[in-house]
Amino acid sequence: MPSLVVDNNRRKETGTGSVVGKRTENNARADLVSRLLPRLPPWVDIESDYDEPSVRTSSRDLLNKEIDAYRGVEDRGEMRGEGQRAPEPGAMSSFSNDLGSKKLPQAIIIGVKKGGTRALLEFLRVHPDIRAVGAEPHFFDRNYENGLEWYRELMPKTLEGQITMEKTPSYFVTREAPARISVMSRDTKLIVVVRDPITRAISDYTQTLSKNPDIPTFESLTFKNRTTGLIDTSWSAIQIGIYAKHLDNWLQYFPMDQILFVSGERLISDPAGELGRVQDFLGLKRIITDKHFYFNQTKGFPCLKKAEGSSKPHCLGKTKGRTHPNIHPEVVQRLRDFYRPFNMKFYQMTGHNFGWD
Ligand SMILES: Nc1ncnc2c1ncn2[C@@H]1O[C@H](COP(=O)(O)OS(=O)(=O)O)[C@@H](OP(=O)(O)O)[C@H]1O
Repeated sequence: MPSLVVDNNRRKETGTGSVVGKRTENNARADLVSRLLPRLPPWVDIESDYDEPSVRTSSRDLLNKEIDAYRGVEDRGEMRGEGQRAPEPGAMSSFSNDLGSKKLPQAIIIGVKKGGTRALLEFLRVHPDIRAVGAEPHFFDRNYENGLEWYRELMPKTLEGQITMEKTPSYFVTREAPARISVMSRDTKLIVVVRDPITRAISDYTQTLSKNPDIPTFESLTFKNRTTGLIDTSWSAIQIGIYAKHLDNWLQYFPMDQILFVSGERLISDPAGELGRVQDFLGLKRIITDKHFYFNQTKGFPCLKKAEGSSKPHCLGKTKGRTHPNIHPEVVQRLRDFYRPFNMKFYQMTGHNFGWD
């Protein structure tokens, strides 16, 4: 494994001007930056700013309010949680929503942030043998103290033979998550959607930028020292992409054959192919095929011809597929060099060349 040198005592910005007001302004900016763009030592849980709603409360009522409030705004089309649809009298599909029981998930999409996790979950929900919770429960990182019963309550009801799923992309970089999931069940199937770590970092940055337009440039956050080209590995956008290191932690608790790696790039170029692998991994009949997808030219992504529980075409919302800022090719090259040894190690560990180098 390549060594990872992390300088946690990052040099503080010191203003040269003697004007107090300027220093205060600089300090305020530094505060804002550190709040929005956490620089963390390795293995500290990264509380990232996700597009998707997440569960942050121990109160069931509050939780429902939060999800409902969210559903009302941003990602209405992406969130088709159980109980959300108005019952259609006589329709077996809505009738069956009331049957069955809530079970702990047998399969979890554990990462990675900005890898394509929402697309994968929404595509999988088309399968009649998969039921998934729409919001990110964040149980194994933020809400663990609420207990397994709380977690189970969040799940949709399933019938015999159906698989319960959830997705929370921050699990992959949460040190405690593998042990906690293995305590729930050592048989849990784990799915990781991985994407070129450089594009992933830019996507992550783009998301933060869309909410906070005043943050520094990607370039200035990437380097500790632009002249020497030293990368700031304590910036979460960089750190999340060191997949080999995070995977090592999971392998202390789960065998490799219980983890499936989905290519975020192929999920876009060949969604049916990747979905075929996922259905095999979950032991399900290959029901989701290329017949379910069409390429939407305007969106620039594959979309569903018919979403789960609907007869209408469905693309993910506008928070997916944002335009990325142009990053100077020299910076991208430096990042290529930085990630190469970690990527190689990751290819070796997974037995799969993802073609990022
Ligand atoms: N079919 C389809 N439609 C839209 N977007 C798609 C699709 N497949 C993959 N992607 C890529 O998913 C990226 C967002 O990843 P996540 O859903 O994992 O993001 S998050 O961590 O939940 O915020 C998102 O990243 P950005 O393009 O940077 O926005 C997309 O590139």
